[in-house]
This record gives sequence, structure tokens and C-alpha cells, in this order.
Amino acid sequence: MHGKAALTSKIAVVGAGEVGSAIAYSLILNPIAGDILLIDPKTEVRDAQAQDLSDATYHGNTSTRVRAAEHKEAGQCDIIVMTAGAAQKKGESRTDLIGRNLKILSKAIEDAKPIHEDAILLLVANPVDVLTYFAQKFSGLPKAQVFGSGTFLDSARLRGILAQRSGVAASSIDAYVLGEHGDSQLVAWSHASIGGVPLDQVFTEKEIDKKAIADETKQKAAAISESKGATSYGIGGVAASICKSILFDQRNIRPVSHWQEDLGLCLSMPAVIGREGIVRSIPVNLNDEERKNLEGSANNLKEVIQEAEKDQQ
Ligand SMILES: NC(=O)C1=CN([C@@H]2O[C@H](COP(=O)(O)OP(=O)(O)OC[C@H]3O[C@@H](n4cnc5c(N)ncnc54)[C@H](O)[C@@H]3O)[C@@H](O)[C@H]2O)C=CC1
Ligand SMILES: CC(=O)C(=O)O
Repeated sequence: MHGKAALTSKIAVVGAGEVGSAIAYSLILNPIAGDILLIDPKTEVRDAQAQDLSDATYHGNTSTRVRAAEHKEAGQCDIIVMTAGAAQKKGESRTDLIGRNLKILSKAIEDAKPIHEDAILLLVANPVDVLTYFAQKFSGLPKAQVFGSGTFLDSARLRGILAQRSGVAASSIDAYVLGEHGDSQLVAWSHASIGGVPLDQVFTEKEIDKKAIADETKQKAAAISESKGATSYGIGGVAASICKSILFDQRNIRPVSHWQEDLGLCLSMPAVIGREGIVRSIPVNLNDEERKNLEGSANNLKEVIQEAEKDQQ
């Protein structure tokens, strides 16, 4: 393991709303850091969340502490998880949030400066791929230290749906959603496997309807939000798992949004995650249709970035 022992580590959660508090709660249940700092300009909400979450640490079986803090302190943490930002309203896409959330991101990063040179900045707020691109610019950190949760959550959802359809445990299924964490995402079916065996060799098209499953995966966030107003526990678990990969230098491969040199932007491809962030990107040999869809996803994101850059001038 690189660096200091994980339980002396500090994780800042910037944005103490639905998502920030769910991430903090996952980090309490699966303790990997000594301190969790909550940062939010709504100080009453922030303080109440800190107290409620702290109550979940006093049962005597965890050493994790939770407290309210300011942006400056977040800048000195080992991991800064950025959830600050508006969530989608009914009918909005994730990219519709760019105008509101880019301003919030810019201010939150400015307020956190100076940022520790070894800090990892993990983007969660949407549109996560576009915000990751801008966070790399705003923070001044090396690109490998700034990445987004991306399609890790979509891939977990896909595995869950495949597990239900196939009667095989999600942990025995390898299947990635790649590209945008949003409407232009794609499933890399050509690389999906069950127990290491290609999916197509185990199940027929009739047993596994790929189009229906990809659509259900893409629509899952909207389907949940329709009834409960937001999604929080899924991303809570996923973001806490990424924090563990970082602090324990686990080197797991996860589909996260990171810098793509050939495309000049950030989107999700599998990457090795460790204490220095993105240790390396894993190239995937997509088939022609998947490659076309990935390029489409990149083009969508490029348009959103270009519009946002125009607005900034
Ligand atoms: N990447 C993913 O898979 C997921 C991303 N999200 C995204 O996470 C974001 C947060 O969603 P919710 O927690 O449901 O929203 P929320 O409205 O419950 O919480 C957002 C919080 O950010 C705070 N905030 C605003 N400006 C801030 C600043 N400068 N510094 C610190 N905090 C600031 C607000 O005061 C608010 O408490 C949204 O953009 C949502 O779309 C949500 C679920 C999954
Ligand atoms: C809201 C969101 O991005 C999700 O749950 O996937």
C-alpha cells in the first residue's frame, strides 16, 4: 500500500445533500477513513447531516468520525468527493444541468484551493463526464488524480439486471456500460462474460434481450427518481467503493470517467484505480457498432463542452 495507513485518511464530501450523505453513510458502514468531512454552504443542513451521520458511528463498532468543515479543509484531504450541484428535475437530462453545476463546481474548487498535491478529486455531480473535464482544468491537479464515477453505477445496474435475468450472481458477471454516464451510453456486449465465458456462449438472444436490458439500464435512474425524487444509495455504494480502491491502492479495474487522450475529453472506459488515481486506462477492442456508438457518445459530450466553454467566455 502506498502512503499513510488508510484509517488515518480524510475524505471530504463536498455537497451534503441526498447523494453526499448517502456516500458518507456508505463510508461509515464500510470504514476506510478516519475522518469524513461534510462541506455545504447550507450550513444548517450540513450540520444536521453531520450530527445524524455521527449518530451512526457511536454504536461502538467503528472508528470513523464525521464532522462539518469548510472548503479550505476539503482541499487538504486525501480524497475530495464532489457531489455539489443540482439534481435533475423531471424530464431533464444530466447534460441539462451543465449551466447550473459548472458554476457550482468552479466556485467549490476555487474555495478549496490550495488543493493538496496528492489529493484525488472524485467527481459525482452531473453531468459527471463534462464536470470531470472542467475539474481537471480548474483544479490544476494531474489528470490522473481527477476522475468521475462515470458508468460504474450504470455497469453495476447492468450486472444487477443480468443477474436477475440469468439466475447467476452479479459478482460472477463481467459487463461494462461505457461512454457517457447519460443518454448516449453503450453496453460493450462484445466483452460481456459470465464466469469468464463469453455471454453469447452461455445464453441465447431469446434468454438475454440485449436491447431491452441496455434500455432498462439506461432508464433506471429516471425510473427510481420518478417515485422517490432522486437516486442516492446506488451512487453511495459505488463512490465509497472507488474511495476504497484509492486509499487501499487496490488496483481494481472499474469503468470510470477519465481523460481520453485520443478524444480530448473524459468519458468512461475501464481503468485501474489506485492511490495515485487512474493508474492506467485499459483499452477495449470494441466491435464496429460499439466503436461507432462510443464515437457518438464522445461527440455528444464534445458539443456540451463546447457550449459550456462559449458560455464561460
Ligand atoms: N454520478 C452519478 O452516478 C450520480 C450523480 N448524481 C448527481 O449528484 C448531484 C447531487 O445530487 P443530490 O445530492 O441529490 O442533490 P441535493 O440538492 O440533495 O444536494 C446538493 C447539495 O450541494 C450543495 N452545494 C451547492 N453549492 C455548493 C458548493 N459550492 N459547495 C458545497 N456544496 C454545495 C447544495 O447546498 C446541496 O445541499 C446532482 O448533480 C446529481 O445529478 C446523483 C446520483 C448519481
Ligand atoms: C442521477 C444519476 O446520475 C443516476 O442515478 O444515475
